[in-house]
Amino acid sequence: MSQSFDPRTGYDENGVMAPKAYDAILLASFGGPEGQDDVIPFLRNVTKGRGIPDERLEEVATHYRANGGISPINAQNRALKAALEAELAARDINVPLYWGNRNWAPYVAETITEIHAAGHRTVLMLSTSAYSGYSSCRQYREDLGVALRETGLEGKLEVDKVRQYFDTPAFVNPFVEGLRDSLANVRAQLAEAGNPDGEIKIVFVTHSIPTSDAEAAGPRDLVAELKTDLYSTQHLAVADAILAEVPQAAGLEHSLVFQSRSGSPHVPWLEPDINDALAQYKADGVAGVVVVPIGFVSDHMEVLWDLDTEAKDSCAELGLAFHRVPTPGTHTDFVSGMVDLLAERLAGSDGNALKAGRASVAALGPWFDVCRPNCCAKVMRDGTVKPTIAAVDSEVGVPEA
Ligand SMILES: CC1=C(CCC(=O)O)c2cc3nc(cc4[nH]c(cc5[nH]c(cc1n2)c(C)c5CCC(=O)O)c(CCC(=O)O)c4C)C(CCC(=O)O)=C3C
Ligand SMILES: [Fe+2]
Repeated sequence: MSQSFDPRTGYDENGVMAPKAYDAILLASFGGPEGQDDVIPFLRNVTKGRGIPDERLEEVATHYRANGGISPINAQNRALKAALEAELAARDINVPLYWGNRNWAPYVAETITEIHAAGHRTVLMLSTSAYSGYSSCRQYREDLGVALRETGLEGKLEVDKVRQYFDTPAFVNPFVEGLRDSLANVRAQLAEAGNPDGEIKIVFVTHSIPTSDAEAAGPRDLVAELKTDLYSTQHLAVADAILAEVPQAAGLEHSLVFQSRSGSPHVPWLEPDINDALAQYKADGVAGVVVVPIGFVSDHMEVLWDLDTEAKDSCAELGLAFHRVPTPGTHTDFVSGMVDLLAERLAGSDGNALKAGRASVAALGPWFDVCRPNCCAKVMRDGTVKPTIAAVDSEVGVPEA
């Protein structure tokens, strides 16, 4: 790790940022509705300016309606916040943790107002999203850029963020454990059905995104060297890192597929869709699948509906055995690894990071603390570019690298 931090910007040529004495931590997430009356306003927030057809919104509303209008994501974030606070306290890291969302209360703008009012001036953000990409990374940076502008806190409150963490053992380990358990589960289902040697396929799945967003993901110079887009490449790296730790998976086929496509049917998104892929596997002679939802950090609505309801139903209709691996949630490895991620950026009394880990289990990592110019950029439909944080091009007066 290079330690030649530019005294003007605070980071080095690899986008590694010098530890700082942050006085607050912000857990940033997506947010979700808490009752039937919230469902439509929430969906309007999510899709503002994005050209998602009304029929799609009505369809997605039924997923929430079936669960009392409540998304599980807020309760999951409250649990994650409590677990992170306990781990910070156990390590004597006395930095308060706040929570703010993109699409539902507590909104990021409210939370940063509260942080500033409490006297804090330097904030380190951790989001509930592990990969690069517009929806996964840049949009969280924009949420802060826009909120700082809206609240008049630009220049008064400094917000940095920890690196994307798809490649960390913290994120990968819970899936390793889950894959072992799910393989045993599907093997037992097949034995029960009188087909003990039936073929099992390991299906890694993530959120589909527009192919244009996938192609725009990541720093330009790095992307130019890849075989496929960076979003897919990072997911493939995670799949490999998981498989490397699961000897029971040796000899089994695996794939990367996509879920939860929305948008206009004329706009290309990453494929294949999981349900189409499952039908193909059946035709190929597969007897059962283990679904590994590596795109997500918790078992929220996209997991409970699109996988545990729809994909599971597809399997039932096709006659495929099915089991889904849990997401990291509040797994102890995930929680302590997220605190490692914060700690590598928090300066102790000696000015050094509390724990200079920068752990990574993939050749692609560790990821940048500070994003390169135009990383994951998306020009809005009205032609504007939103303000961001934690990027080379979000800092006035810093020349492009
Ligand atoms: C990459 C990615 C993640 C992973 C990264 C991360 O975790 O942030 C993610 C997470 C989530 N997506 C979620 C929900 C929704 N996403 C939508 C729409 C969209 N997602 C997109 C991408 C992603 N989404 C995209 C490109 C769109 C099209 C519109 C747009 O460009 O914005 C819509 C609109 C209706 C629809 O079309 O489905 C909904 C309701 C929830 C909450 C679940 C709950 O409530 O429990 C979560 C965690
Ligand atoms: Fe989404």
